[in-house]
Amino acid sequence: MVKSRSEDLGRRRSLSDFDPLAAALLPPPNETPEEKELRIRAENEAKKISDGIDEMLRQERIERKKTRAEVHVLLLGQSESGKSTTLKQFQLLHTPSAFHAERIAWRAVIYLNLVRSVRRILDALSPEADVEDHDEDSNETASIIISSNGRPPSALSATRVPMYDIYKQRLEPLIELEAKLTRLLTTPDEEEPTRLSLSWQHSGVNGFATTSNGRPAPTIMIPQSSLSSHSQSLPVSPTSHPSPTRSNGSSGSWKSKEVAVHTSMNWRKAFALGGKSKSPKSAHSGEIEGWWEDPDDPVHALNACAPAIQELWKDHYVRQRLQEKAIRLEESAGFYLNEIPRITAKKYIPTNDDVLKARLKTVGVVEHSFIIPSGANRGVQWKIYDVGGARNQRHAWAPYFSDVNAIIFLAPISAFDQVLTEDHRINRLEDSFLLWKGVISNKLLANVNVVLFLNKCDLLQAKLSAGVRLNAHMVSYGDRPNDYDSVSKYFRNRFGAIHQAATPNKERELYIHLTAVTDTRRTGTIIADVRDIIIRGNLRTLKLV
Ligand SMILES: Nc1nc2c(ncn2[C@@H]2O[C@H](COP(=O)(O)OP(=O)(O)OP(=O)(O)O)[C@@H](O)[C@H]2O)c(=O)[nH]1
Ligand SMILES: [Mg+2]
Repeated sequence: MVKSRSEDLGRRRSLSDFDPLAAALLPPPNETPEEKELRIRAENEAKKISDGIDEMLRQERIERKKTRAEVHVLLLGQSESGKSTTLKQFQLLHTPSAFHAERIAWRAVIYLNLVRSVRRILDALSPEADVEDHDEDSNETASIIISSNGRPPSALSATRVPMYDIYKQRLEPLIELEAKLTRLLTTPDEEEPTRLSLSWQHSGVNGFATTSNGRPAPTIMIPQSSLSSHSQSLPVSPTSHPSPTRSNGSSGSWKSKEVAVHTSMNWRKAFALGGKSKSPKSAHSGEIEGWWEDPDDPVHALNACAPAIQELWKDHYVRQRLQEKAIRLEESAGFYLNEIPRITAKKYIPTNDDVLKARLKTVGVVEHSFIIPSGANRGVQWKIYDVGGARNQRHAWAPYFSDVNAIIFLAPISAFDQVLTEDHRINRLEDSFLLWKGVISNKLLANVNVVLFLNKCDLLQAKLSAGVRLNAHMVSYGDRPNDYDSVSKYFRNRFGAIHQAATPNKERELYIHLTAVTDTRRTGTIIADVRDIIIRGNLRTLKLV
């Protein structure tokens, strides 16, 4: 409808009284019909341009939203599958300076892993140990191997180690050291009380202490052997800590108890400082230095025991006994036994590799956030959740299912001849198959991107080369060749087929990688790939591309 000139004038007056800008935008008071037509055409043209700009801005906003998106990734898999190691690789790749700064604090864990390996050997040599081995209550994390008949190897052909009593005597200070390391790792000034593995079952929802968002508070467990010949739960605070009992001639059982330690920075700081807040820092790296001048630092006891540890580990009777009992320390913390002089050196600083191989059992859920500063995915905020994989930890996973974008599921395929630590009747690989099926058939996770890491390929390769036969433990493998290529292909197909059959989302692509997540170079490349897959999949899900 065309307004009359007097209407325009009236409006102009009343508006101009209040809004000079509106008045300036009004048509001229004496506009002719031709002028009006020209003006409207120009206005339409201007509107088109303006709409174009608006659309451009909208697209830009979407782009910005995309690059500012948060990606939540959940690491899943059974205990010792390599989840925490994968998380460490993410940290090493994206926040390397923080990773380096923390290396020194991992000394405690590495020492504890080493001390426990030594004690495990001594227990295996003990004449009394045979009857107590493979106790179902044990929480020991060193590999428990089953023979092809499905039973733990017999201990009947027990090799006697002539030096056993001497080793035991020379290595006795390690008992006290173990207690000391435990105390250092569980400082009394933790924000929340440190709990024993039994007591946390009474706190929070489902046995976990909970954070404000109702999710379990992060804690980690240090696998812990009994300090005395009585297998008691270990205390974790100095006030309740019992004095370590001296070995009484029998080595006692290797029943392990576990101590919960919070994943907050506190335990790391406490150990980095060796309990002394005035330890100097290196001018270059910012890492703590000078602990070796502290006579109370654990390195001194370890250093003094180093020759005995080395003799023990090199003793061929010892190796034979371990073989008889099918204890493969090289698959767990035994890695450090090959590096005694370096690791027990007074000025030892853990390398990246040492940290990656340090074993701390996760309890609850640990979160790591980072932002990728450059490249195609810059600005994306990543949150990686690392969960405890032991059976009694798995109920803590579900609260995370509703808002994850991707899952990295780890299955340690070298474990085909091992049983679960928490239930010696269950083959680890069978457990992984079941767990995998449970995860990928979960409806809450139907639209989540799934990446499968068939992990510990280095150990698989070594095991197959050593002549361990897959078909002795997995009848379904039949008489296929027992080489790495055939075996890894078989596992790829088995996990792929389970996914195909059980996924509620038949469109979902499955990405499978053969991994050894302790290998930084290989894992770095895989992580970069996985990051792209997850981002692409995430954008597809959001229908933004
Ligand atoms: N050789 C080798 N060792 C590995 C590999 N992946 C993990 N490990 C080691 O296996 C042990 C267990 O790994 P973690 O990452 O702690 O296992 P996890 O899945 O976090 O276990 P939980 O915390 O109990 O759920 C550690 O000592 C790792 O260094 C691998 O690919 N090759
Ligand atoms: Mg873990």
